Amino acid sequence: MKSQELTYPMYINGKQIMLDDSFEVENPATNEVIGRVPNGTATEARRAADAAHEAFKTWSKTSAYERAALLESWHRVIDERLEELAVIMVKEQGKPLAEARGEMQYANSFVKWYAEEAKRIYGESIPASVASKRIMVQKQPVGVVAAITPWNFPAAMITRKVAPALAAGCTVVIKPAEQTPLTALLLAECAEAAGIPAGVINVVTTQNPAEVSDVWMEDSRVKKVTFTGSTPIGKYLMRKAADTVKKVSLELGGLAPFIIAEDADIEAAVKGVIVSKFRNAGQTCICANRIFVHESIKKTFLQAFQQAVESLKVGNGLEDGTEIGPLIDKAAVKKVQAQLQDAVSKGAVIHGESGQNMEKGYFMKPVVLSGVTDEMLCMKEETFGPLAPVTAFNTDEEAIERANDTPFGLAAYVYTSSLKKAVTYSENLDYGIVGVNDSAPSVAQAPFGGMKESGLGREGGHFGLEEFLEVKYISLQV
Ligand SMILES: NC(=O)c1ccc[n+]([C@@H]2O[C@H](COP(=O)([O-])OP(=O)(O)OC[C@H]3O[C@@H](n4cnc5c(N)ncnc54)[C@H](O)[C@@H]3O)[C@@H](O)[C@H]2O)c1
Ligand SMILES: O=CCCC(=O)O
Repeated sequence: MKSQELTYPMYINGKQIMLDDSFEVENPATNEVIGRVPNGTATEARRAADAAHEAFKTWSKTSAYERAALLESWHRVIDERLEELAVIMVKEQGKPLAEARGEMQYANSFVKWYAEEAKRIYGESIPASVASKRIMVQKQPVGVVAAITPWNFPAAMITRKVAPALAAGCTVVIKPAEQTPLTALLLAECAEAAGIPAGVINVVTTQNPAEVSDVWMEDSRVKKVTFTGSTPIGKYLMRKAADTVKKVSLELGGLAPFIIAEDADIEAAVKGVIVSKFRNAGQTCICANRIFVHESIKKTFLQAFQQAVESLKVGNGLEDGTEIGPLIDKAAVKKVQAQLQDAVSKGAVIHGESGQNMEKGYFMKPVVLSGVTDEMLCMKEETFGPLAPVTAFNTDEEAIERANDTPFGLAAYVYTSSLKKAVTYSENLDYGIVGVNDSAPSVAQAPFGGMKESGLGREGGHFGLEEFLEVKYISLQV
């Protein structure tokens, strides 16, 4: 079904670019086409890289104070247009409006934080071995950055990369996910309105991601790739980046364990797991994927958890009271259904109503499963949907071993009232992020990222800025 079909231009070198070839952006809640964007090719990818390379010559020479002021201004414009950005995000991505507003605030917090941090890119002075020498260490921007982002957080995954890149003095070429290009284009419009010069931020929309990214990966002027998305594509980009030895940051998939120890506050654990599991309908890289609950409290926990899940309202993100929106597309629904069928065929039990589709859109009702074993698909591969598998454990050692038995290592959670258990779990879980009695750890000032096949590097905080800086050692003979 088509309605209000507008074409939104892509943004290269401060210019709005339209192409004859374009593709549709669909609302996953209604299946309506909400707009079209140009289907960029290798030609636009090259134009964008040319523009970013040219702009780098001047942007990298601006003072940290100038860059900070422009980032502050971008922050102000985004803040003024926050509601518009949140609504477009709901329409193309599906998350409930309250969550979209929350994502916009979260996204903008990176712009603010890095506006401030731009002024704190300090070097070092190191005592030399002889009196006639001085050793100085300076930080310099790496150069042009390629940023490739996913659909699940259409704004935050962009600002978490672009704000530190700009603060460091880098310029960027961005390829947003094909499902959610509109939020990205609106962010670029805000950057232009904020006075960020032409060529510093460029956005190429495309339905052929490899065609665009291959151009950037092969371009030796592009010095860094920063990617958020699935582990297989991350590995592909890492291999591609090797030929020109680019710096690489990867924020990849997760399989988060959510461990509820025998001494946990069950009410707090239920609240925590609801927030963690069902944020963005379960389509968050740090979503609880595997819920481990101590055998002694399993029955009480399951009862309270099921009751809380049943009260969650599924619907269009623009409707009042919606807590769970649609999944992004049909393939996402199929993946969750396949995991559900696999688990049930291997003996798992569904609690409450199972996850049927609605008439229109890619909806799934949240499902709780018990009697889950580690051999089931939902315990081995990222679900990215509202399926909550619960399994029991008997000792902390067992929970840690099973939680770590995966190639992923992004986020893990543990609920306990014992300080000793909190320390044991947080020190022994092989994860980049551990939430102890906390199911919402993401903030702009903290290092976000994964161990093992969940990624390389960190985003957020001063760690996130270092990813865009080269270290230069100057040895001065006086
Ligand atoms: N670790 C994190 O911070 C984090 C954050 C958000 C999402 N994720 C992960 O992202 C995944 C979901 O996102 P997705 O389905 O959009 O992932 P995806 O890997 O399919 O797509 C991510 C981006 O890569 C692009 N892409 C796809 N194929 C490509 C190719 N051959 N060459 C270059 N680019 C290509 C897509 O167009 C999109 O822009 C999940 O695994 C999730 O865990 C991780
Ligand atoms: O999906 C991954 C990003 C979510 C977050 O930043 O909390």
